Amino acid sequence: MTNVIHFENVSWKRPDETILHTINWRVSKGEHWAILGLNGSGKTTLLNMVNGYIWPTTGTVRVLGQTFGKTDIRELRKAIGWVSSSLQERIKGTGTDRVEQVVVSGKFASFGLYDEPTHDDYERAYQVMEQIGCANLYGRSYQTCSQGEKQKVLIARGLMAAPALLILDEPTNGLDFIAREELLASIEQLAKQSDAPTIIFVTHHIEEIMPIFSHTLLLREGTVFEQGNTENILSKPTLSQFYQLPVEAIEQNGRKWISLQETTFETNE
Ligand SMILES: Nc1ncnc2c1ncn2[C@@H]1O[C@H](COP(=O)(O)OP(=O)(O)OP(=O)(O)O)[C@@H](O)[C@H]1O
Repeated sequence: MTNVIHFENVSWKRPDETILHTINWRVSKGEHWAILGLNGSGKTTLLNMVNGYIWPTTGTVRVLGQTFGKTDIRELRKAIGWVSSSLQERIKGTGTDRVEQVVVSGKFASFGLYDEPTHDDYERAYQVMEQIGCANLYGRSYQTCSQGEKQKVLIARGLMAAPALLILDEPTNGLDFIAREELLASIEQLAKQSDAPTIIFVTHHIEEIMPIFSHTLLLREGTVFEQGNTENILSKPTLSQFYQLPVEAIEQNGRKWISLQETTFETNE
C-alpha cells in the first residue's frame, strides 16, 4: 500500500453551501505534507474527513488502503494519531493528571484510562516521549507543563498506538517564538526517524513549513488552489496568486518567510 490518503473528486455540501469542492489529493508513503490555508478555507473539514468524522457528499475517500463506507472506521482511527488544540480542552478533568497517563491514554484513543495500563504501556509512553523529545517530562503533572511542553506530550500521545498517519492540526497555536521553534525542531527530528508515521501538518504560517515537508497543499475557499512539491508551491508567483496580494518570499535555513511587497493596506492616518 503506497497511498496513505487518496481523495477522488471529494465534495462536502451543507444545505446552504459547498464547503469542499471536488478535492483530488494523494499522499504516498514516504511523503510528509503541509496544508496551508486562510481561516475558513476548509483545512479542519478536510482533516475531519481523513479521520472519518465526516463523510464526503460525493467522491471517494481512501485512507491507509481502506475505503470509507466499506471499513470499520473505529479500527482505522487507531492507525491515525491526531493532535489538535481541542485536545487541550478535552483533557481537563479526566483524571489523567500525570504526563505519562496522558500519553498512555493515546493507546485507548480516549482520555480516561478505561483499562489498567501495564508496565509495557508506560515503557512505550517513555519511548514515544523520547521520540518527540519530551522524556524529561515523565512523572510531571500535565497541568503544570508549559503550552509548548503540553503540545509535545499530546504529540507523544498521538504516537502511542504507533500510527501510520499523524495529523498535526495547527500544533504551534498559542506558542511563543522559542516554544514554537522548539516544537518544530521536535517534529523535524520525529519526521527524520526511519519508523516515522506520515505527517500531515496544518498551519497558517509559511515559515513553519520545514524542508521535511516534501509536499504542500494550498487550500482556498474549499478548493485546492495548488498542490505538489513544496519548493515549487512556495514560490513568489504562486503565493502572490494564492493570497491575491504581492508577496516577497525569502528563504532562510530551508524555510520560506513571506512579507508584503509594498504597503498594500491603507490606514486612516
Ligand atoms: N458543520 C458545519 N456546518 C456548516 N458549515 C461548516 C461546518 N463545518 C465547517 N463549516 C464551514 O466550513 C468552512 C471551512 O471551515 P474549516 O473549519 O474547515 O476551516 P479552516 O480552514 O480549518 O479554518 P481555521 O483556519 O479558521 O481553523 C467555514 O466557512 C465554516 O464555517
